[in-house]
Amino acid sequence: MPMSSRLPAVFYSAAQTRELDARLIAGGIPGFELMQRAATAVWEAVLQRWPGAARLTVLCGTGNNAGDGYLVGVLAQRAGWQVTVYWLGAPEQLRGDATLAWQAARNEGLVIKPWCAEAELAGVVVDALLGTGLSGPVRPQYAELIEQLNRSALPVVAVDLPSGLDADTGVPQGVAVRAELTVTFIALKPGLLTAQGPDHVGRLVFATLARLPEDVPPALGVRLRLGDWRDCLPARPRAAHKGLFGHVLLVGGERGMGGAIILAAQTALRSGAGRVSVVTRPEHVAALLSRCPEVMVHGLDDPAAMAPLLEQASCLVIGPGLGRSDWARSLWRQILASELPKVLDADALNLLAEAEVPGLIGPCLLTPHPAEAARLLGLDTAAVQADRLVAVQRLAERYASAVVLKGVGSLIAGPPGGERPLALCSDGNPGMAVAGMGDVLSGLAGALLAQGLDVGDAGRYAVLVHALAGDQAAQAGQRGVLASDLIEPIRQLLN
Ligand SMILES: NC(=O)C1=CN([C@@H]2O[C@H](COP(=O)(O)OP(=O)(O)OC[C@H]3O[C@@H](n4cnc5c(N)ncnc54)[C@H](O)[C@@H]3O)[C@@H](O)[C@H]2O)[C@@H](O)CC1
Ligand SMILES: [K+]
Repeated sequence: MPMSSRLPAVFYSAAQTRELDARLIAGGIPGFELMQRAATAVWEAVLQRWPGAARLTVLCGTGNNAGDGYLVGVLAQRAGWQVTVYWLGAPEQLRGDATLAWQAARNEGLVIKPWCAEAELAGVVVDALLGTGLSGPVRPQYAELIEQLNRSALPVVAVDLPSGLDADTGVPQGVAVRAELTVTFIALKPGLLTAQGPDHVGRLVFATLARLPEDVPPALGVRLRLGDWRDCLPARPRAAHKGLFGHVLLVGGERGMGGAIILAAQTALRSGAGRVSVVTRPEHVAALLSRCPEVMVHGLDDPAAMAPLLEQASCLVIGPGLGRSDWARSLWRQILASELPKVLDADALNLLAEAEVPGLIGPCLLTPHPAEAARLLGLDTAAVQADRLVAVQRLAERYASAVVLKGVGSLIAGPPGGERPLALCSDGNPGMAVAGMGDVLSGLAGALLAQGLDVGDAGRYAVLVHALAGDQAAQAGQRGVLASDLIEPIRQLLN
């Protein structure tokens, strides 16, 4: 059985993971055996990452996470490493398998001491304080130790998850360990991949521990993977003509914001749309044409002149550089009255948040970042980030649309009524936190709509391709990546 493998395609909540655990045990694998496998996976990961460290400090709490920690200590000591275990709470609080693990550590002659503020942390630190059993804010003594550990700059391997991190939301419950490496077991938990999770997790290793039973509870969602999207775009027959690949009309680019619509239009062209039209301010026509002469560009100061263009399009994108002027509002109202599939981004979302009736016509894809999502939900940004999984699903319900909630671990939900599970994108990198990235995403999503994907698939596939293109663009370094650097990798990925 492989002890560790690539990240799985689905993720489960902490409660579901406990259920999976219980089913494995009911299915005949003793809990202590699982604990030993967990410890072995952590130890192998430590050896691979820090082969010559020779010194290990293990920090144990009072649950089964601590049990894993004690057994890692045993393996390290057997390998000749100098091991010290510090515990919080009291070993008497241990139960069941964790007690067995503690006894195994004592029998092995490990140095096991209660933690105090003067305790010396050294070598590689194993964080086995809190796992999926965390409930409520981290208690003061734990918080003190976690803060000492984070200040120490020692290399930390987190057992199952960084202590203090909420496995479901990716939000620290007061404080959370910042690990260099996390070895997680049995199931992938969404909090490892979204919100603040990735900043605490470091490199993520997954260890299956055992083959899951057939009748597992349904996963909370899926992780987006490129291999699942092969052939989702129509083949291009030899006798193809541009009419087969749709006509996307992009609307935006208020005065002073022409770059956004240029980026979106250029990406739509490079993403395979048959035809691309743009409605923007006349000031931007020359710049747009000089950058991409393939675009049919309409410089309109009079929004009413857009009506005949809507007749010719097969899908719409509104938002890049749109602004909120009367010009923008008038264009926005016309787009929202159209039944064509559409992408709403940036100020198109802010206008939607201000609108009294949220009713949308036709299939819609909304692509908010957390602040836009907060406006749409009437919350503040912190409330959205406190539970991104809930926020994206509420938005999808509220607007009866497919929704991309941007930010690390982008989430895609909806449209409601479809069978598609919640999706999470674990690719991408902080180099993408620059202006223009959203415009590229909306242009890409628009081109996918033009080629026949529905709003749900367009959202999912666009987010994945955008993230992978961002990773390619960041190969030369995350600082200084331009949104336009993604366009060529997007083209490669789509082909
Ligand atoms: N057989 C099993 O159940 C397996 C469990 N595994 C490990 O067990 C972990 C889950 O174990 P548990 O359910 O015992 O839970 P944990 O070990 O995560 O934590 C529970 C303990 O932490 C304390 N605690 C809870 N919230 C706290 C807070 N806010 N501040 C301070 N202390 C708090 C509780 O009083 C309890 O003693 C997993 O994360 C994984 O590491 C693995 O060994 C695989 C097998
Ligand atoms: K932990």
